[in-house]
Amino acid sequence: MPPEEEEQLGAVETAPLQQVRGLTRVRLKLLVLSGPDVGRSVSLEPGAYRIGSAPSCEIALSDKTVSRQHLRLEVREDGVRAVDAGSRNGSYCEQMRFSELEVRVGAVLQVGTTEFKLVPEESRERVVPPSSRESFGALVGGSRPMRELFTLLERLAAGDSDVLVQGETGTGKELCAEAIHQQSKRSQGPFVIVDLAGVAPSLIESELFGHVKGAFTGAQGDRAGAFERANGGTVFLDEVGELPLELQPRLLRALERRQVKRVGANDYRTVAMRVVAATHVDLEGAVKAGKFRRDLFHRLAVLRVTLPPLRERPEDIPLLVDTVLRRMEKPPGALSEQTRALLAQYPWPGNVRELRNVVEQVVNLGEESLPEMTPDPLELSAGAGSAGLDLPFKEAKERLIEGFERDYFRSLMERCEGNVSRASREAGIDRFYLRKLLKKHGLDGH
Ligand SMILES: Nc1ncnc2c1ncn2[C@@H]1O[C@H](COP(=O)(O)OP(=O)(O)OP(=O)(O)O)[C@@H](O)[C@H]1O
Repeated sequence: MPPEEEEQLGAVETAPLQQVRGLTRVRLKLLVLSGPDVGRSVSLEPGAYRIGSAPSCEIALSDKTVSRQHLRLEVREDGVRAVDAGSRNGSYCEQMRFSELEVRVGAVLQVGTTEFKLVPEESRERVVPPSSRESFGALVGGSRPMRELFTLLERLAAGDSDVLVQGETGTGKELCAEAIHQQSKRSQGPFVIVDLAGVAPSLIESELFGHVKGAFTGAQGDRAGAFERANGGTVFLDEVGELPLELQPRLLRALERRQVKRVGANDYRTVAMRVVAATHVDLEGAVKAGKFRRDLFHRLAVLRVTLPPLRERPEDIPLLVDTVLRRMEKPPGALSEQTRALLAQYPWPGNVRELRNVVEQVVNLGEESLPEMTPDPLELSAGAGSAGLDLPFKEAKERLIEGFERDYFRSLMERCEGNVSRASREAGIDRFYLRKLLKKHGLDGH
């Protein structure tokens, strides 16, 4: 795929930020992620920039919820400082209000309803408009990262390029591959799954490429491999990082030339299939460790999408719980509010699969079967402060604050009987911000 197309799809990851954290003479740009100016990008030479709705500001925004002089950015060669300029409704970084802040590259700042990010000037990162849909095939999610992902998936399903799907275990990589297939022009063709972690290494070659009779002991007849069986459709290579090094050139050839040779055969056969590969390991790391070929990685990673872990989008939990219940043909009332609240605050290391399993278990066996869900260590609310003392200071502090926020807003919303306007008055915080925090903690009642 030509690089321009890659960029349009927006599915390409940018260089790891750590490389630029030092910020030595890295030119930055400001990228507007949401609000009326979404998509706008401004280069930041060293100097001072006023951000606000007044036309005289160096970075004037059309957002009416932004104060005339809202925020000042001081851009130096070696860093950026953001100073709130006495705005009406505050400046936020990752949902924390600040008055002065040394900004980390990649951090998202918010003024009014406008969010923006500082990225290296040469970054190819694009703003992906969130899809208006809350699902893509069987994948559901209403959070911003999921709706951005749906936009990418809608675009790339329509094309025919191979795709690499990354994500922790249980984040829905297989569902994603299946949905890409179903929404592509190959949907009438076969969808063939090969789980490379589940096949004995000695059998992987024959599983992928097939074999002829007598090619090895036990090869009693000719057999087509997964690529041939997927002809006209899509092949899903799960855990592609498990592919033995010696077979990697053969996969590369299959991807580049669409040709496969059965084990024991002399001739290549041409196949017309799309490959969607998935991995839960960091393939770039595997390349560095010499376990995965660089050329194969680059070929696979032309288009990649990353499924975010559930702990980064807890606002999706209520919707996912309802989806699991619906798929089980159970009404939403099959779970008590108390159980739902517990589910909403757990960090789900096994992601959506674990959530689904727990919901199924509770529905089938009753709420007393709910496993002990040792909450997020963050749950150490203010009073229980001794846990977390062994963590690095920043992390311990963040955890404590998260736990406190959750307790605070839960009790606030109970007191205000779910009325956001009242809660916002009582807490003395902006409604927009309150809604965001309620969503973050799964307390928004959806
Ligand atoms: N966004 C989602 N919406 C609805 N269900 C989901 C979603 N993500 C995952 N699931 C559920 O979680 C289960 C696991 O998903 P899937 O098998 O696609 O994950 P995976 O990332 O491929 O996991 P692994 O890496 O362990 O193979 C699926 O059966 C599905 O029910």
